[in-house]
Amino acid sequence: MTLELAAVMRRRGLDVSFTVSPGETVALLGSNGAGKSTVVELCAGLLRPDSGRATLDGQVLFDLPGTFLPPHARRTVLLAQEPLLFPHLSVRDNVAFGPRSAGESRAASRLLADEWLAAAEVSELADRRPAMLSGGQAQRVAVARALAASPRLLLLDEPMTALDVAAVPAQRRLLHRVLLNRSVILVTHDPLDALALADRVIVLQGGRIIEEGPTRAVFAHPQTEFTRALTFGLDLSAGPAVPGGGPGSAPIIGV
Ligand SMILES: Nc1ncnc2c1ncn2[C@@H]1O[C@H](COP(=O)(O)OP(=O)(O)OP(=O)(O)O)[C@@H](O)[C@H]1O
Repeated sequence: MTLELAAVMRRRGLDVSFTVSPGETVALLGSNGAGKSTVVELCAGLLRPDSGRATLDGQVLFDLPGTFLPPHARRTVLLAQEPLLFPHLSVRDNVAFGPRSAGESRAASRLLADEWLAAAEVSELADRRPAMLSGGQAQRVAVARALAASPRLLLLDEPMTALDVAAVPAQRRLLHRVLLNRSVILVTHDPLDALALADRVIVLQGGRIIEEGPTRAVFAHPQTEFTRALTFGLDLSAGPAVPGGGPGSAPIIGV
């Protein structure tokens, strides 16, 4: 799915324009307050820009002033730092919720849920309540729930931040596997996430795009102080550590 977005949101100091191609993962990088979360919330329909236009595979998400598609009609899914699972539902029913809401039968939704739980390697947790999960397990379930909803655009807002440092590599590996060939925007502070998962990076500062390009190229030849500092000491010459190579066979440390 192709996302084409141009948006101005004055009270957040944001003015951006970019595209996400079909099957492409784009990482949004930038310091605190740069506008990363604002961009994904605009895509998800949680915020309304002052002006601009966005389309997802030709369907207008917003074209202001005038058209503004509500979040539930966008088929975008936002996966935030905290998994935000429904506490009163089992893990399986949490994952089945998306397809069920989209009109699938109860049986078909549960079958789909079981498939995604297997893909996220958490099948054994299907009957638990979210309160009985570790942070890493809950994030895996949240990934399964997000994908079971068959989003046209997946929005990940710092999906590793709340995790114990020991759980991060496994989560990164899971995301690497399930994000392949999807259209994704990934907000991250971690250059390793960008290298492992993103085909392209967009660097934001003060609500503007200050640098963008293929992840490896941008990191190898940073044009801004922010990116130079972010990638300082990163070993870009090492071979790929993600089986089969990452997007563009990005060499990764510690994946
Ligand atoms: N709820 C809010 N109400 C008003 N202004 C906000 C709100 N959230 C963020 N802002 C402002 O909007 C701008 C962009 O913030 P945003 O949260 O998008 O940045 P970010 O790059 O995601 O930052 P971080 O890395 O700290 O999460 C900042 O100036 C911030 O102060």
